Amino acid sequence: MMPRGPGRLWSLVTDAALVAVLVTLGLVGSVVAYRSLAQKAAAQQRELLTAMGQSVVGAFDLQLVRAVESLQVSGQMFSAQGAPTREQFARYGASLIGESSTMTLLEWQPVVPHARLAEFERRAALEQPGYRVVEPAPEYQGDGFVAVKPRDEHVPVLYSWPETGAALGVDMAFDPRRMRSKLLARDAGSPVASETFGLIRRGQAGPAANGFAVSAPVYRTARPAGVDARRAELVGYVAGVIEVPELMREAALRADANELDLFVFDQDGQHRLIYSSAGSEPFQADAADTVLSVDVGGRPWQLVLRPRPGFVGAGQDDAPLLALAGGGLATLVVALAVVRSLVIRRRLERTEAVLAEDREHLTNVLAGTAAGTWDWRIDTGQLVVNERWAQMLGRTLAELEPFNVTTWERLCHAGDLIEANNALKRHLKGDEDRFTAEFRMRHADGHWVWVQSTGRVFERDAEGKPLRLAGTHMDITRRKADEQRLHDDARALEAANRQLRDLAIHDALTGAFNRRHFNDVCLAALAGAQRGQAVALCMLDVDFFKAYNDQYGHQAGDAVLKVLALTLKSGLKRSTDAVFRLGGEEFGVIFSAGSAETARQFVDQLGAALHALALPHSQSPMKIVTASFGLAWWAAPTSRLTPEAMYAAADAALYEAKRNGRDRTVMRSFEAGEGESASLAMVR
Ligand SMILES: Nc1nc2c(ncn2[C@@H]2O[C@H](COP(=O)(O)OP(=O)(O)OP(=O)(O)O)[C@@H](O)[C@H]2O)c(=O)[nH]1
Repeated sequence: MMPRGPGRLWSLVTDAALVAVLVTLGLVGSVVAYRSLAQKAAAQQRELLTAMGQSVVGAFDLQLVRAVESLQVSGQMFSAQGAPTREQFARYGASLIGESSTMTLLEWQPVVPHARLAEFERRAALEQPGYRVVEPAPEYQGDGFVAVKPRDEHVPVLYSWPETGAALGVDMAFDPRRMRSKLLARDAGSPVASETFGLIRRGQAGPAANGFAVSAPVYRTARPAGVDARRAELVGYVAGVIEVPELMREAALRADANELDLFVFDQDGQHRLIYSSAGSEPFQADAADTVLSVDVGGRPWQLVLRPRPGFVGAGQDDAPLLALAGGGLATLVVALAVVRSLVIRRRLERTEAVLAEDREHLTNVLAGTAAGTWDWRIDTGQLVVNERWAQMLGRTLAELEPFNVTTWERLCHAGDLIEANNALKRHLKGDEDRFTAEFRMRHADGHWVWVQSTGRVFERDAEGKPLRLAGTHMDITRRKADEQRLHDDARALEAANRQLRDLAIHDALTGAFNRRHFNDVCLAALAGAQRGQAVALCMLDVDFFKAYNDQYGHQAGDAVLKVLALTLKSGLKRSTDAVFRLGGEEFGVIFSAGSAETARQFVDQLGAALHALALPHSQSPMKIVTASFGLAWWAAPTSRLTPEAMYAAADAALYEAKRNGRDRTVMRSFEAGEGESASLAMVR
């Protein structure tokens, strides 16, 4: 049964809770999967970016290391051999720059005390006419040099390879930033890179290229030990000039090929952007950035790689989203399936409840009607009945086991089985909407129980062939008995009525029709006669009957009358002929006769039959009982002929027969219409 009231509400709440838990679990699972995959994807992307970053760094790091190493070797070589000459430096520079495309210039920058500056300029001018030690003017924009300011030491560029565009004569000591890396290199005894700045290129106007110099110290002796010795022994610097865009060219190409933007910062002192592959856009830190640190000739640089929208690793971001969407969708599908199954379950529960109510209702109805039930599977012959079915026959279901359709046939009256089967066939064929039959079934104590069986097919196969039918059995024995009694009573009543009717039209003594019925029969005879048939009425009266009664007694007289009536009846020829007792000892016979002669012969036969009886009558001159006959015959009676007229005509003829001596027949014949065509004819 479907829960009602609070129970139903509770059931709805638990169902809703189940769906909510499923949805929550599904969504939480999806989010967890999303986060896990997203983290994994982010880690993979970081790994990928790091690997790419290393590839990008590798694009310049090796060259840079080579350049620094070359400068280191250069510094050591000049320390061992002494300061280079112009030719030496040109040769050396040509081979070094040729090997390394990282450095755009290689310079020899001797340290010149101020006191020897003039001497230095004079000597240099011998080699390089017009050589002067200068420094950029304050308003320097690629050109504009002024005489060098007096300071303790000058570090002018003496030689350069190549010389074109080189900052020959420029005293690097003018700029403390430039000098910082040189002094560090001097003290360390190894090359040190400067920070980046606008490169000074003499003879080249326009914006200065962004670059830096790696300076390697050159001492008077090879490898002086300790800072003081290095400071005392220092004679100058071999400096390699490196342009940042040139250094980053290959790295930027690699970054670009991988859809990455590259930013380079110099981290020494202030965090300064020295290169950007993204043009002049101001740099804003981003969560997707991958940061790598690189040592550039002793300076800490920082490379920032930022994935662009088309980054090769970006596609991996789809997996978490797909997991989230797939998980959400799966949760939705599962939730819908659960809701659907819950809805179906509810519908089933409702249907079951309705069925249970129907079943209860049906059980009550059946209990009220005391009907037996049956359910017959036609294909298997299996018949299922209820206990009441068996009780009706004074039996139990257990007694009837094994039970099937032959059990019914065995218990059914053989005389009713055929009609019951015929009714069944009519229903199965579809001729009748339901099966109804009444038959007798054998009760356990031997008597017959009348059963009314009603049912109908309720299951058919795909072709409409009946598979199962079910119905009820009602005990109608009492009704049948009532019907039989009614039937018997009706028959008795009918018989009584018939008797009454007979009595009403028959004479009680002789059994002949009485005078009352005479008119009806006459009219019927006339109705037939008017279709062209002739009609005859014969009246007869026992002769000397008073005397007979007197002689033999009234009862004997009655007996004569009975015998006479029988004799007359047995003489009749047709079913329409009839004998009447018209009064006392007077009788009438209506009969058909095609001709007057036939009519006369018929009456003669009646008279002869009476004679043949030879009933003794001592008081009659004939000594036997005789009668006088008056016969009237109409060849073609018209509608004007009435029973009274017929009676009168026959009576008149009888009168004549009496008058003429009795024991005879007088005949009147009417050949056409009612007009008498033949006068009295004495027959005997
Ligand atoms: N036994 C008996 N006699 C009857 C019955 N009905 C009438 N009769 C008698 O029939 C007699 C008729 O007598 P009548 O009319 O004088 O005629 P009849 O003696 O036969 O003389 P005719 O007819 O002239 O030959 C009467 O004595 C009646 O009593 C009856 O039902 N039974």
